[in-house]
Amino acid sequence: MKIAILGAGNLGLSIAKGLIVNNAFTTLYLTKRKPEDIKNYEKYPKVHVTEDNKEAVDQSDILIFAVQPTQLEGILEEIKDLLTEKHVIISTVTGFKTGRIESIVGEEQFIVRAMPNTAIAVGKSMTCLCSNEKGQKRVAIASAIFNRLGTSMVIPENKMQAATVICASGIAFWMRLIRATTQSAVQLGFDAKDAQELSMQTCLGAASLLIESGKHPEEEIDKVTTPMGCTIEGLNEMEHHGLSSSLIRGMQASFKKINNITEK
Ligand SMILES: NC(=O)C1=CN([C@@H]2O[C@H](COP(=O)(O)OP(=O)(O)OC[C@H]3O[C@@H](n4cnc5c(N)ncnc54)[C@H](OP(=O)(O)O)[C@@H]3O)[C@@H](O)[C@H]2O)C=CC1
Ligand SMILES: O=C(O)[C@@H]1CCC=N1
Repeated sequence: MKIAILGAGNLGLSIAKGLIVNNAFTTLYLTKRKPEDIKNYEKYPKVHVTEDNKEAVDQSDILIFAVQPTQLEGILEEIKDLLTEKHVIISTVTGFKTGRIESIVGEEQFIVRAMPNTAIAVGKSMTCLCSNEKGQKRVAIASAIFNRLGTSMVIPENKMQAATVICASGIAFWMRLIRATTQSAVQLGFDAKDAQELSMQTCLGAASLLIESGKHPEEEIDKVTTPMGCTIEGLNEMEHHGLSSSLIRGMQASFKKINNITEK
C-alpha cells in the first residue's frame, strides 16, 4: 500500500510509527509545513518526509489526514484537483463529518473517518471507522490498515463523537487511573519505577482477562472479592467516594464538550 500521512504531528507520527514497526506499506509519505522537525524519519526505508502535500497525494493511494480541524479544509482545497479513483481519503480529524469533506472534494470520493488513539504507535489502538456512501466500498481497506495497528470497529457516523470520548480521550482517562494506582503503590512502599510496573501490568492483565474470557467485569470481580476481605473493603470505599460515578460523569462532560466544540 502506498500511504501518505498529511499532517505528521502527534497522532500522524503515532500512526507512522505503527506502520513502520509493522512494515505495512510500500511507500510512506509524511508531510508537515516544517518537515525539518521529522527529517529523522527518512532513516527508515521507503519513508519520504516533505512539505509538498501535492507530491504526497500524487505518489500515494491511501491518504491519511491528521491535521487540526481548522487546517483540514485548507489542505483538502490544496490537493482536491489531484484526487483520482485510486485514492481513499481517511480523516482522523475530530468532528469533521464526511458530508463536510464531500462538500470540498466531491461526493464521488472514497471517504473514511477514523478515530484511533495514540496507542496506535505500539499497535494497540482501538480505532472506530465510518464512511460516506461511496467509501463503504473501501472501508475494508481502512479496517485492514487499522487492524494491523490494533483493533477496529465500523460504526455509524452519528456515534463518532461518543467513540472519540471513549477511545481517543479514553487513553488519557486510563493513564490517569494508572498514575493514581502508581501513587498509591508508592505510599504502600514500592519505589516509583516498580510501582508503575505493578500498576501497568495489573491494568493490562485486567483488560486481557476480559478480552480472552469474554466475561463481564463483575464476574471477574466476584472471583477476587473474598467475603469480608480486603478487596471488597477497598472497592466499596472507592464507590463511597464516587469512583464509577466520577468516571461516568467525566465522560459525559467530555461528550458534552465535544458536541459544543464540533458539529454533531
Ligand atoms: N491526539 C490524539 O490523541 C487524537 C487526535 N485526533 C485528531 O487528529 C488530528 C491531529 O491531532 P494531533 O496529531 O494531536 O495534532 P498536531 O497539531 O500534533 O498535528 C497536526 C500536524 O499537522 C501539520 N500540518 C498543519 N497544517 C498542515 C498542512 N497544511 N500541510 C501539512 N501538514 C500540516 C502540523 O505540522 P506543521 O505545523 O509543521 O505543518 C502538525 O504536525 C486532530 O484533528 C485531532 O482532533 C484524533 C484522535 C486522537
Ligand atoms: O481532546 C481532544 O479534544 C482531542 C479529541 C480526541 C483526542 N484529542
